Amino acid sequence: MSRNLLILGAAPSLGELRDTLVRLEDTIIFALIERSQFKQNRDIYEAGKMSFKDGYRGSFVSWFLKEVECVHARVRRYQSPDEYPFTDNLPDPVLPPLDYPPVLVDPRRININDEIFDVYVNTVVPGIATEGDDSNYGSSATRDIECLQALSRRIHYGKFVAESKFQDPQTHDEYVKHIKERNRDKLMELLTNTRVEELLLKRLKAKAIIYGQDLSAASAGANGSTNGSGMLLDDAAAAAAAGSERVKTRVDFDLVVSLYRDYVIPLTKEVEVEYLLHRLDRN
Ligand SMILES: O=C(O)C(=O)C[C@]1(C(=O)O)C=C[C@@H](O)C=C1
Repeated sequence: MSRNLLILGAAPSLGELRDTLVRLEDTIIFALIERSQFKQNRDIYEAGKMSFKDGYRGSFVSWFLKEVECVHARVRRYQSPDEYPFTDNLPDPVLPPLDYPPVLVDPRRININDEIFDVYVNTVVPGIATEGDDSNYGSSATRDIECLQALSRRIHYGKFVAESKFQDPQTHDEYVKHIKERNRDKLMELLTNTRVEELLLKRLKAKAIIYGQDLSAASAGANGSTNGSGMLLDDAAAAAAAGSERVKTRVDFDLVVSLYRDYVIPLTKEVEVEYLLHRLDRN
């Protein structure tokens, strides 16, 4: 069941927060698969490649992000403490504010979306989409925004995870000590759970293989012919379940794993450390 922050209450457990992170893996993998259908369309990320009637000088994606975020701000998306915009000067909501349980200290202070945007455009897109231009600018940018929003939500969730670790009576005093000494390395060490990271990467690979399969080709095989790799539906399911390397997927599963290993997890941890360093500022 999907449980948002209004339902989870003032002290979500680490288990509940990790359930949300697991669910966001699905959102991110599907968003990447959707974006990978289109070519890289590099022009949409470059300022000055398109002219805007209103005189806007940034890239098409930046313009589109701003437009989307204006609408989302109006329906109070960015009042939720797990949602952070990529653009600023957004309009006020048309709806009255919601009463979010006060889980975080200074929830709006950290926003690393500039860094996420940079990694996405310069590393993720070249990895998941083939080079070239297919003119599908609107479709590509729509998928980009979905990917960016999901990645941003996942990474900023680190604030909640950090708060829950800080509250844990077993480690509370140690966190307080490292925070007072402003010891980033010790905080990083204390919040790192290598076993959880290893399991996550394994699960992610299995998911990327399973969700990334083109089963329409396999069903065509079931109707008489076989798909490109000669697999029928049952074979495809078995191969995916076994994490088989011979499955051809719509998104490169190794790339999804390296995206998490090299960026998503490290950036989440960066958010956790940043959050903790200021955890005692207001008590
Ligand atoms: O689950 C946690 O404990 C987290 O802090 C989240 C997370 C992650 O990004 O997935 C980050 C650090 C830990 O080493 C394990 C996992």
